[in-house]
Amino acid sequence: MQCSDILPDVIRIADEASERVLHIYESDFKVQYKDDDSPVTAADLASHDVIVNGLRAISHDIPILSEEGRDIPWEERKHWQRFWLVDPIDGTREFTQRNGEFTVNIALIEDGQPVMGVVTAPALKEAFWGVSGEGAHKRDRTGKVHRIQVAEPRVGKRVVASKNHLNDETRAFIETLGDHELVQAGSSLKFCRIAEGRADIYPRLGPTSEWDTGAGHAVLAASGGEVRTLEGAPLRYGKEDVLNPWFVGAANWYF
Ligand SMILES: Nc1ncnc2c1ncn2[C@@H]1O[C@H](COP(=O)(O)O)[C@@H](OP(=O)(O)O)[C@H]1O
Ligand SMILES: [Mg+2]
Repeated sequence: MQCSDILPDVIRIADEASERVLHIYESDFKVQYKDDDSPVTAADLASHDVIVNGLRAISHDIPILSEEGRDIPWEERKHWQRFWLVDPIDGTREFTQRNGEFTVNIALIEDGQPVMGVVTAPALKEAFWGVSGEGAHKRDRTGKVHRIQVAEPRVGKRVVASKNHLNDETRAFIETLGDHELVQAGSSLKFCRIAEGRADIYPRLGPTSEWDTGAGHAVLAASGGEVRTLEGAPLRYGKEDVLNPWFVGAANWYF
């Protein structure tokens, strides 16, 4: 199976999920809290259902790990050479705050690396996708699709950080960068802002799970960027612990 062959189907599935999500976003939805105190809405669950059914229909043999799916034990996951990694809504807080900065995320992981990713921002009417070795694209709010690339090296780096999780460790890291401009964005849009050349560095010295980063990471990698741990190793997927280590996402020239 070639990624480029199934990419149009994956974009279609993400668009279908986005439509469902937007419908709920525009309604008077309720917010519930999971065991870890993170918010979940009917939109997270509806998006999960659309994506899982869609992916099963196009690739019944590839397993799916979704934030809203069941916990799959490591004994089963450790055999996965390839899997779908899904965050039905990243930025549920942005969703509940109604600031539009939430995304639908689908990534394909092979041998621990994201080889394809689709990120849609339903309320912003933007979509991004990337395939390893084949570049990245953005569909803007007018529906126009164009190729995207990270920006050229520059003084005064544009640092993109969480709207809701900008902690002391991340602030201290940003101070080490010298002259900079802070761009705030929610969810996996941070990776996409670097991928389209509107920001340069995304330091995340705080917790995320694999599903939060897989699709955005794929878009960034396909546009000329990378995501590395603070030790300089590539951020990997299919780990026993689904929590990611702290990382920095940036255009290649930063590393
Ligand atoms: N303590 C924690 N443990 C795990 N993930 C966390 C976390 N705090 C925040 N996150 C992750 O950060 C994401 C939001 O990122 P940001 O602040 O950059 O928008 C959340 O995504 P969800 O909305 O999918 O739950 C959540 O998964
Ligand atoms: Mg998330």
